[in-house]
Amino acid sequence: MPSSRPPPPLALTALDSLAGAVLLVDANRRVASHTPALESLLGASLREGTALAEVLTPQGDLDALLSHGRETSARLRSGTNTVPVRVRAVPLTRADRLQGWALSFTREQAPRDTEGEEVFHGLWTQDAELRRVFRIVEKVARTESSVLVRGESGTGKEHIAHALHALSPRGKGPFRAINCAALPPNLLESELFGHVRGAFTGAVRDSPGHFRLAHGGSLFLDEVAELPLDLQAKMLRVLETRTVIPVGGRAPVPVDVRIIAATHRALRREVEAGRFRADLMYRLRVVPIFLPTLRERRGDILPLALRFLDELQQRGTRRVERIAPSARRLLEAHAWPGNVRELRNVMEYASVIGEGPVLREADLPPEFSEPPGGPRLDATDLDAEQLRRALTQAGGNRTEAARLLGVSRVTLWRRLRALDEADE
Ligand SMILES: Nc1ncnc2c1ncn2[C@@H]1O[C@H](COP(=O)(O)OP(=O)(O)OP(=O)(O)O)[C@@H](O)[C@H]1O
Repeated sequence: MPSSRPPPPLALTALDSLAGAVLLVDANRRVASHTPALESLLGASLREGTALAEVLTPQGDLDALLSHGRETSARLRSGTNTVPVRVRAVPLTRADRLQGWALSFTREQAPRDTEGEEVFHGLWTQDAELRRVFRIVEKVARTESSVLVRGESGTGKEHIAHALHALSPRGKGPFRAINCAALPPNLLESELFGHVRGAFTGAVRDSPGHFRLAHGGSLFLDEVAELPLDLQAKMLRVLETRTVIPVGGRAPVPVDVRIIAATHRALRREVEAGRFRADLMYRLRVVPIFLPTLRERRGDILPLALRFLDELQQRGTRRVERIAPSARRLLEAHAWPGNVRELRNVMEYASVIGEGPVLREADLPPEFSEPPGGPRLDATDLDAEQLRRALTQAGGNRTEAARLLGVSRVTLWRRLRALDEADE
């Protein structure tokens, strides 16, 4: 009984008053102590030394929860008591050494509504976390705040950017998108800021650039972490002065543009590594929005697969009525480094390759019949061997290789370039 136990140390009482339900775990991920509020939330206490994995099942996985610091849905349990919670982990370090984590909990407000599905600006989900993101998008859209969308390739960043624009007072104005990873720096500069005639060889006429073309609307800067440092400085100037100076020009031109940026990287880490300006990061990420990966919302995999099969059927390919259990298991266990884009490509592949009303294991692309190589965390973790295999399979066609891997062409191109550099 909680009442028969000795009173908690003063530090825990303070933590209890300041932060409510908190669980402290050591560097070995074992329970060290917890606040009385956690005990009330769970209706039981947790024994010191119990492995965290035994008492907490987060959506996604424990590693992700402990590393990314965002609030996640989870189930907390002790014996037969299980409570749906929202949890956030803060690493505890002393003299640069990890001592453990503090996990702070609140009760999940509504019971997890797995039945509720939603289509939001072309994005389908029944996942509570992603639906929460949609609600944030609706709120932020009404403001002028800069938004940074963070998510892996294929999680729907561009759709979210478009939704932010469409729902904003600028919705009737232009929406321009530019991928900062897709162009060499000098071209990127003139694409962004425009150029005047004669600014460089081939500049036969003035060009307005994306900033001016987005005047009165929104500009989506995809893969913003790839922006070279000198262009970051120019970008900051534009955002601060609200004017652009075209390449080769002198006169600043006023621009009224809302910036929506996206990246698959942790910008903070790019700042720490000296690759991204801190002042620009603060300017861009007034409201950060995190898109969960497909593997963090496994409940979406099969319904999305069926939706894509339906869509394909309407375009006249094979009619699939159901997915065989063995194929279902493979789809659900896959790491989906290319997220929803990859899932759609896999469904397209399967509907072309297989026959009959049942989608079978053998209809799935080769990577599903290979021994699993462990979960991949990022599309850019593609190794040289995977790239080589995909390129061979695609007969050297990069677009097709990217399609097979379920990543964008840009991701493939960047990865190939990185591997080339590593070879040098
Ligand atoms: N929840 C979803 N429901 C339906 N389709 C989705 C969903 N999420 C992504 N997609 C589809 O996946 C593809 C990738 O989406 P989008 O281009 O928005 O992703 P992204 O994160 O911007 O990718 P990248 O960073 O590789 O450019 C699109 O074809 C989109 O329609």
